[in-house]
Amino acid sequence: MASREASQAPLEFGGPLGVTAMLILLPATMFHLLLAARSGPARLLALPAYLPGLEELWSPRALLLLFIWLGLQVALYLLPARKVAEGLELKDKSRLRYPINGFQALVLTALLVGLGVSVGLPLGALPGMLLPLAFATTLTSFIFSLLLYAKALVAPASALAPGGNSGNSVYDFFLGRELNPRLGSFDFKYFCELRPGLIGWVFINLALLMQEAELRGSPSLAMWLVNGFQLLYVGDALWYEESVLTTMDIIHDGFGFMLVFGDLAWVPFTYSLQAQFLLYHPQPLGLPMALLICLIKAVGYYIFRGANSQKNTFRKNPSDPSVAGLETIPTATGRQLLVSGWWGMVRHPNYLGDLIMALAWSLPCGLSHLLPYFYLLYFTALLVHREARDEQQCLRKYGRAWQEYCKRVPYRIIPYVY
Ligand SMILES: NC(=O)C1=CN([C@@H]2O[C@H](COP(=O)(O)OP(=O)(O)OC[C@H]3O[C@@H](n4cnc5c(N)ncnc54)[C@H](OP(=O)(O)O)[C@@H]3O)[C@@H](O)[C@H]2O)C=CC1
Ligand SMILES: CC(C)CCC[C@@H](C)[C@H]1CC=C2C3=C(CC[C@@]21C)[C@@]1(C)CC[C@H](O)C(C)(C)[C@@H]1CC3
Repeated sequence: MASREASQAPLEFGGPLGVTAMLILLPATMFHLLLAARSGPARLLALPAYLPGLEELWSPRALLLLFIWLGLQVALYLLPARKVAEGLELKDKSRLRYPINGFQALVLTALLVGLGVSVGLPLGALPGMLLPLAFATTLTSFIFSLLLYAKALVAPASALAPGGNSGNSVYDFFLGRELNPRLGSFDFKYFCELRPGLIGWVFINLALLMQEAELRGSPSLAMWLVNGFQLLYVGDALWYEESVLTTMDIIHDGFGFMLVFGDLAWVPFTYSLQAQFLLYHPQPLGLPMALLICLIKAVGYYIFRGANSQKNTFRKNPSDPSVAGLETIPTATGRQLLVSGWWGMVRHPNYLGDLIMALAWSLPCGLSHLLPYFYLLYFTALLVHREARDEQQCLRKYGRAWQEYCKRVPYRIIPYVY
C-alpha cells in the first residue's frame, strides 16, 4: 500500500506564502473586474472608486439561483450519456469512467432557458445580479474546497494528487489533495471543469446581450461577435469533451480551491468581462474591422482545434490514417512524441491558437481601454506558467527523448519568438 507521508514534489505557485496571497488576490481581482467593467472610466489599473457594502454583495436570491443552477447541471450530468469514456490509467492501475454528455447538457440548458424566457423568465435581470452571484459563488467555493480537503484526509494514499500532499494545510487546500474526488460515480472535478462555470459563462454573455438589446434597441455588432466567439469556444469544449480527460488538470492536479474557484467563479465572472464591458461602454465596430476580427478568430480556432485533435487522435490511435504519416520520437515509456505536423511547429501549438482566439475576443471592444484585454494578459501569463509546469513533467516522464524533442522543436509557443 502507498504511504500517506507528505510527498516530496517541488512546491509550485510560490509555496504556502504564494498560495496564501492567491487565496486573497484571485477573488479580489474578480470583484475588481466586475466593478471596473460597470464604472465610467473602466480602468484596469486603478483602484475601484468605491467598495460595495455587504448589503450589495449578500443576497439570498443570488445564493438560491446559484444552487438551482448547480442542481440543474448535476441533473443534466446524471442523464444517460451517448458514450462513457475511460480516463488514463491511475497509480493503482485502475481507470475511471466518465459520461460524455456535456454538449447535450448545453443544448438542454439552452432549451430550458429558452422556454423560461418565453414564459417571462427575466434573463435580462442577470447582469444586475452579477455582484451578489459572484459573492455567493466565492463563498460556496471556499466551503466546497474545505469539504474536499476534509474528504481527502480519509482518502487512501493512492487517491492523492502528486502535488497537493505537501503537509502544509493551506498549500494543500489551494492545490487540492485528492486527484479525482468522487461520490459514487459522480466525479466532482470533471463535472466542475466543464459544466456549471463554462455553460454559465455562455448564459451570462447572453443575458448581457439581451440587456443591451433592451437598453439600446438591438445588440451591437461587437456584442454579437463576443457572444458568438465565446459560444463557439464553449460548444467546442463540450463537443470534444473527452479530450479534457488528458489535460493536466484531470491527470495531474488535485481538486482544491484553485480549480474549484477557477471553474465555478473565475471562468463565468471574469471570462464574460468583454461582454460586461460592452454593455456599459458601447463600442462602434465597422463591417471591415468585424470581418478582420472574424478572420483572426478563424485562424486561432484552426490552429487550436487542429493541434488538440492531432494530439488526441495520435494518443488514442497512433496508426489512425490522419496521423500515421507524422514523424515521431520514441520514448522509454513506449509512448511516442510527435515532431512534425502541428507539434513540429512549436511545442505548444494549441496554446498559440488559444491566444490568437483570446485576441479576437478583445478586439471588438476597441482600443480605448485596457480592461477588455485583461483576459489576453492573464491568459498569456497562465499559459506561459502552464507550459513551464508541463515541460518539467514531460522532462521527468520522457528524459532524453524530451530533450531531443526540445532540440528538434526549439520554440515553445510562438515560432521564432518564444
Ligand atoms: N481557456 C482557458 O482558461 C484554458 C485553456 N486551456 C487549453 O486547454 C488545452 C489543453 O491544455 P493542457 O492541458 O495545458 O496541455 P496540452 O493539451 O498541451 O497537453 C500537454 C501534454 O501533451 C503531451 N505532449 C506534449 N508534446 C507532445 C508531442 N510532441 N507529441 C505528443 N504528445 C505531446 C504530453 O502528455 P502525454 O505525453 O502524457 O500525452 C503533455 O504533457 C489547450 O488548448 C489550452 O490552450 C488550458 C488552460 C486554461
Ligand atoms: C484562477 C486560477 C489562477 C487558475 C484557474 C484556472 C482555470 C480557470 C483553468 C485551468 C484549466 C482550464 C481549462 C479550461 C477552462 C479554464 C480552466 C478551468 C477549458 C475547460 C476551457 C475550454 C477548452 O476547450 C478546454 C481545453 C476544454 C479547457 C481545459 C482547461
